[in-house]
Amino acid sequence: MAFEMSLHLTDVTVERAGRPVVGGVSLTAAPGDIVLLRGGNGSGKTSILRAVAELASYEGQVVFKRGVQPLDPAFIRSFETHYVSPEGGLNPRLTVRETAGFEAAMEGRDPAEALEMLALDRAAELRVAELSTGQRRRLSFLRLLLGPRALWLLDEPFSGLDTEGRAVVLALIENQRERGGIVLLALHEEVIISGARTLRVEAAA
Ligand SMILES: Nc1ncnc2c1ncn2[C@@H]1O[C@H](COP(=O)(O)OP(=O)(O)OP(=O)(O)O)[C@@H](O)[C@H]1O
Repeated sequence: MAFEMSLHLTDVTVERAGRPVVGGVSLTAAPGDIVLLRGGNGSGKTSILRAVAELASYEGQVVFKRGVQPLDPAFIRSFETHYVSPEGGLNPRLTVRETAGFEAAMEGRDPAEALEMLALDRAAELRVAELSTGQRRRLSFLRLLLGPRALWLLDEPFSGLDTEGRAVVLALIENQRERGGIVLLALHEEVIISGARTLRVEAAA
């Protein structure tokens, strides 16, 4: 396995706008683990992903380890984590080709194969603003293909995707698992991912 990192959440309570929105979450993910965070709208799935990425403030512990050795969380969050939000963090004014070129340059990779795998090669000259919802979603997965990282935090990765798009994402997740990577997914819909564990998320009382 390429990655040997584990992730440990202990009694994590996430705060948004100064109030706790989800509380007491504990979770251990070993290399190759896929964890589905499930719960209704507003239950706090996104908030947990954001806490792990340190994009939301929280109480409790989020620890990354190799074996028993704690790893530097700032390094892991910056260089070993991909966080893909539903908004995708894409610049609407850039074309698909420009977006891919920019992402690929950061990782020192060639984007052509990635665009083909995401079935975006024929949309390469369109601006992000001109893409369909599903095409935009596909483009947001580009960085998963370009730079291998130990931890993927995927927020509703299947929303807006057609059957083929879902199959691409499932294949990416399977590949990440085979490398020993960890995937945390926020999902409100029923998606079957073989071997995945489920953590039910409930809003703080
Ligand atoms: N930026 C924010 N500022 C204040 N409160 C927020 C913010 N973002 C989310 N919240 C609140 O945090 C709670 C949990 O939201 P969160 O987005 O984590 O839920 P979710 O389970 O991902 O929901 P969904 O399925 O609708 O995406 C909600 O009550 C929401 O109103």
